[in-house]
Amino acid sequence: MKLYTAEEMSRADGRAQDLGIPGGVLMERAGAAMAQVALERFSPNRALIVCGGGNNGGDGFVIARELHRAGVEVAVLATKDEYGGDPAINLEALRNLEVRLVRVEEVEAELDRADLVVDALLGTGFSGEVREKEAGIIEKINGAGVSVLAVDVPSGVDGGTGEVAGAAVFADVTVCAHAAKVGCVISPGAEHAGETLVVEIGIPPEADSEPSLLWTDGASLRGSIPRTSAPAHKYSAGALMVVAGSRAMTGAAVMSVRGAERAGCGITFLATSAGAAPAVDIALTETIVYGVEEGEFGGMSPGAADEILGRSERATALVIGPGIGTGEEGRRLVEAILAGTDLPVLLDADAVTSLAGTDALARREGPTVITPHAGELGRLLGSGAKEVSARRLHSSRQAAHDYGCCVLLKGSDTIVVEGGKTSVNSTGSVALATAGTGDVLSGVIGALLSRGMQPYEAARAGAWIHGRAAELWLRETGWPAESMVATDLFDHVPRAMGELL
Ligand SMILES: NC(=O)C1=CN([C@@H]2O[C@H](COP(=O)(O)OP(=O)(O)OC[C@H]3O[C@@H](n4cnc5c(N)ncnc54)[C@H](O)[C@@H]3O)[C@@H](O)[C@H]2O)[C@@H](O)CC1
Ligand SMILES: Nc1ncnc2c1ncn2[C@@H]1O[C@H](COP(=O)(O)OP(=O)(O)O)[C@@H](O)[C@H]1O
Ligand SMILES: [K+]
Repeated sequence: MKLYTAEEMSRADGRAQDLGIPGGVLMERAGAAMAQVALERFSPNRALIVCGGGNNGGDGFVIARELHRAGVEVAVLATKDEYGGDPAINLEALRNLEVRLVRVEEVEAELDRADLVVDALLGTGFSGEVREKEAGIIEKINGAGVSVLAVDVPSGVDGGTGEVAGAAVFADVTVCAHAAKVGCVISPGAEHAGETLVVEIGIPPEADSEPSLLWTDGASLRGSIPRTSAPAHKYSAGALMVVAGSRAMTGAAVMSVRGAERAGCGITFLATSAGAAPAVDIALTETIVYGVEEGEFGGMSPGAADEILGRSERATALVIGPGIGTGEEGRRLVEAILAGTDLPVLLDADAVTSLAGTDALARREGPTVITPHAGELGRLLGSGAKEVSARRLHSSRQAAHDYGCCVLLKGSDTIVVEGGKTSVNSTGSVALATAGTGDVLSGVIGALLSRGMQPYEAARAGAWIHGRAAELWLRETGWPAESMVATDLFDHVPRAMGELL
């Protein structure tokens, strides 16, 4: 799947027209293909088509004509008094066909009778906050409990970022023209889009440009996972030092290490607090476990940094953070380790939180990946979880820029940014919304780093494998997504990774 921002879509549209393909033809093909989806998915008897003033509304007029042709009883709301260009031509056809045109005041009554709403109010020409009139219509659509098919992007969602500043339509299906719009795959826009489909509208490849956001699917990763080839020994196959766990959080350490083992590490070391070590040692048969100097609250003391660095002598990468705690001691420990190694480092969870307000990340020169969720990134940036959740693309890019590292922002979608590169992961499931799955992810990416992958590629591949493992678990067990526990991922990580070899 190709991902386009609003600007990229408008560029392709302009180039197609420069190549001699009339805009009206593109609109016709978009509307016809979308009407086909509406018929196949919803088999509507009565449809309300809500059309705004731009080309998105023009698509809506074509959809209305096609549904009318197919025998659906159609009502059309056209929000603008005067239309021009292709939308005007398509509206005129509806008038000639005596398709029923309704006024805003009639929308509620029409929604009561309709079994499908086509949302063609605002498309990629929209950004910011919807005006009062449109917001009123959107709220009525959302309150009606009728199936909704959105045209190109749900109205009120910023097609280029997924941001939602005010009212926005909740669709069951969003049908995008030519390329999926970025706003349909990044939260909160993704939750508004429902299922996202793409239809071809006649834009030739000559009109396309390189997208600024990469959709991380299996094809984009195939062959990129390093293999262990002869002659090999355990240290040449990836040696990972995981710095994780405390008395209260032994599981985080176990899950990170087990994720790393299944993602192909030749050998794993774990540094954890002396009090936590006996428990994790039992769970980690293959791992060399070092119980290091304990500090307050059963976590590792900053004084343990030298020992951990010494023990990392043969490591090829480090994962730092799962379950280490967020206190002052944790911060000093993380800073000391970071200052003492140029190996590739992944910082997760408490390690990210603890670096808020420090310059440790910005100063660091070695390859670095951070894997925060919105709360952790909010603390790091000082902006808060709410701001990060509302502006996921912006926030992850800002962090990658400010700290000069690779940023993987976790959530219902996963964004990976480094330098000018941005990608959105294609795999995953709500099943992953359970404690510990993030720890497994840190281990999987850590393993890929230890085996020589570069940070951006390791983060993309790790996120894909992790999400795919959840999909495979769901398929294999047939169990409810809610029943997944993080340790279920272990057996599926290898199979997911196998799909990329
Ligand atoms: N190749 C393409 O790009 C094609 C695009 N098509 C459609 O064209 C759309 C893009 O067309 P446009 O550029 O006309 O964009 P829109 O259809 O999104 O037009 C913007 C409309 O939103 C209104 N608006 C803007 N800000 C607003 C606000 N804050 N509150 C309320 N209303 C606001 C504007 O007055 C205008 O009527 C796409 O989403 C797609 O549906 C199709 O026609 C097929 C071809
Ligand atoms: N609704 C969801 N859909 C898909 N993936 C999700 C969803 N919720 C969470 N995830 C994924 O699950 C993992 C949770 O990690 P994290 O928040 O660090 O939890 P923990 O610290 O308990 O391990 C991340 O990889 C995240 O992207
Ligand atoms: K729309």
